[in-house]
Amino acid sequence: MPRCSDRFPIDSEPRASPSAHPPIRPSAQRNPIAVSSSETVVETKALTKRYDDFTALDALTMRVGKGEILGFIGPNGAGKTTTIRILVGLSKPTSGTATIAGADCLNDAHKIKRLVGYMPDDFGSYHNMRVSEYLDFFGAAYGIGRSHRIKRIDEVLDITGATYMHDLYVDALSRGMQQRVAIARTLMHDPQVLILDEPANGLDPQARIDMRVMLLRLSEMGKTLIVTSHILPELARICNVVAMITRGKLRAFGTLDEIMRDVQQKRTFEIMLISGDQVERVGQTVRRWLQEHTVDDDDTAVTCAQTEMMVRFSTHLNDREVAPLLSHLISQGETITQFREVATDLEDAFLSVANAGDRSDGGVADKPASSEVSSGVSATGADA
Ligand SMILES: Nc1ncnc2c1ncn2[C@@H]1O[C@H](COP(=O)(O)OP(=O)(O)OP(=O)(O)O)[C@@H](O)[C@H]1O
Repeated sequence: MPRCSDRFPIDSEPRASPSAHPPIRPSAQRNPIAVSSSETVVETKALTKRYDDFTALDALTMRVGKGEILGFIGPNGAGKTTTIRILVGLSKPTSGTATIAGADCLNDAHKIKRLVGYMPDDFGSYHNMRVSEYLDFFGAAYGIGRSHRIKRIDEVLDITGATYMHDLYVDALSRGMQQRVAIARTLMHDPQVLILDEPANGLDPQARIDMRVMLLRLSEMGKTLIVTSHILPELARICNVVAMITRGKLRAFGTLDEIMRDVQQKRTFEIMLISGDQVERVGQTVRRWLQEHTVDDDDTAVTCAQTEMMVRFSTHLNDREVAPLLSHLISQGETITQFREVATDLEDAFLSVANAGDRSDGGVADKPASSEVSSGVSATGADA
């Protein structure tokens, strides 16, 4: 499983400074209320969206403050796009409210359009259009006058480090260049809030670093950012606040440090095996052993990785308490190559929170959102 620190040396680049948030536990608690301490810009209250009998978004309550970068994390189908579509006025909630700078996302569509810049995942197709013409087109759509548009195009290209692209054709841009131009486009009408869907998707490592620097700069300018991403270490580098959502419910909210601190109350162990054939069997044995030796239901989550010949579990047990598990496995005739504690990172935190939330729903654990999240790990036993 990739680790944050494997890919991006700590302190080699600017990071978002965490703002003070009351810690909200990433536990099985149903729909924690997410509160930000700085001036509220984005706020949802019990936001719910149903499609017939299916609840895509379930009483989402959260606040995001001025200048904050919210990392909005969730697996496929969690409800991120549903939330975003409501925030930008493209979808009507079944119940609850969403406001941006006090404007109601449902009833103040005109104000919302001025307040929000939305960058969807898909850049779209624009033939025979230069970057300046592309930005001019969107500026006009926002009702910006011609002379102001010309000035503004230069400003947004400067902010996004894309001045040299002014005369290039849009359809000849690389993915990284397109993403810069797409952000420039969202800035044309100088919105307070930027909602960016997977801005780092498809970018090479250097372009990702450039993207991070750019998003941090926008935050320093006082913009409030909501950023979705499946690349969790990417978000860890830039977000002041993280919201984790699965099955339409908010499972955890807080600074990364707060979420990690809570998750780290449990320790994660990996059991490395000699053969992939052992994985399911050992997973079941570990699960049964944990059920017998712990009182906390949260302590019985076991994940198995067939290709990595690995079983992983998290527990509150201390060394003395967990050591007999190794003896037990050996007495069962299992060959163990390693039994070790592993450091917890954002991906583990996400999986831990998602699994705890799903168990509290009595449901099936969501599959991790991407190969980077899952790294071949799948839920097993009663978690599957
Ligand atoms: N128009 C619709 N009708 C019925 N169900 C829908 C509709 N739009 C979304 N859904 C369902 O709502 C759930 C949440 O979808 P949503 O697109 O918000 O997820 P997401 O977190 O953005 O996922 P992804 O990361 O794949 O984009 C999914 O189960 C989806 O199938």
